[in-house]
Amino acid sequence: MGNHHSKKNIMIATQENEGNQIFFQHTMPNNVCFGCGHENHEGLKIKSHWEGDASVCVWESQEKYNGWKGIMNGGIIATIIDCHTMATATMHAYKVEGNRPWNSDPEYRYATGTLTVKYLKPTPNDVPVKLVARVTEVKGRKTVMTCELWSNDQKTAEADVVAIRVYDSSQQNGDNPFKG
Ligand SMILES: CCCCCCCCCCCCCCCC(=O)SCCNC(=O)CCNC(=O)[C@H](O)C(C)(C)COP(=O)(O)OP(=O)(O)OC[C@H]1O[C@@H](n2cnc3c(N)ncnc32)[C@H](O)[C@@H]1OP(=O)(O)O
Repeated sequence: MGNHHSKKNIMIATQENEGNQIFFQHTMPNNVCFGCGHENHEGLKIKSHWEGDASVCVWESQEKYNGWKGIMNGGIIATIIDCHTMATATMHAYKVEGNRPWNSDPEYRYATGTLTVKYLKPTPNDVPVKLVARVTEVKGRKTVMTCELWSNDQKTAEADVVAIRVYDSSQQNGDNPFKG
C-alpha cells in the first residue's frame, strides 16, 4: 500500500511539473464531452499531451468510478481511452500538416468508429493511470491507433481504436451532426 502511495505522489508531481504544458483539450473551447470536455463540470476532464510520437494522459480516478470495490470501472476505462485517442487523432492531423497551430484552419473533428478494449489486469482505482497512444496508420479520413493503460508500471488494458474525421471546416456544407 505504501508503495502505491509513493508512486501516486511521483505521478502527481510529474503532472504538476507540467505547469507550462499546453494540453490538447485546452485548445478545444466549448467542449462539453463527458470524457474530455473542460466545459462539462460533471465530466472526467482528461488532459493529453505529446511525448515524442506518443500522446500521454495521466488521469486520477475517484471512488465513484469504482467497478468492483477498489477496481476501476471498465466503462470509465473505455471512456478515457476513447477521448484520449480522439484528441490524439485530431492533433496528429495538425502535426502532419506541417505542425500547424491547433487553432488554425481548417478545423478537423474526429469521432470514434471502433474501440476495442482488452482488459488485461484489474486496474486499481486509487492511483493515477497513464494512457499512452500511438498512431499506427492514417488512411483517408481514418486514423488507426493503439492505446495502452498503465497503473503502477503495470499494463492493465490495451485498445485498438479507429477514429474517423467527421468534420472538416474547409469541406463543410449543409448539416453536420458533429458541428455542435
Ligand atoms: C460548438 C462546439 C464546439 C466543439 C469544440 C471542439 C470539440 C472537441 C473535441 C471533442 C472530442 C469528443 C470525442 C468524443 C468521441 C466520441 O464519443 S464520438 C461519438 C461516438 N461515435 C459516433 O457517434 C460515430 C457514429 N458513426 C458515424 O457517425 C459514422 O458511422 C462514421 C463513423 C462517421 C462513418 O461514416 P461515414 O462517414 O459514412 O464513413 P464511410 O465514408 O462509410 O467510411 C470512411 C472510411 O471509414 C471506415 N469506417 C467507417 N465506419 C467505421 C467504423 N465504425 N469503424 C471503423 N472504420 C469505419 C470505412 O471503412 C472507410 O474506410 P476506407 O474504405 O476509406 O478505408
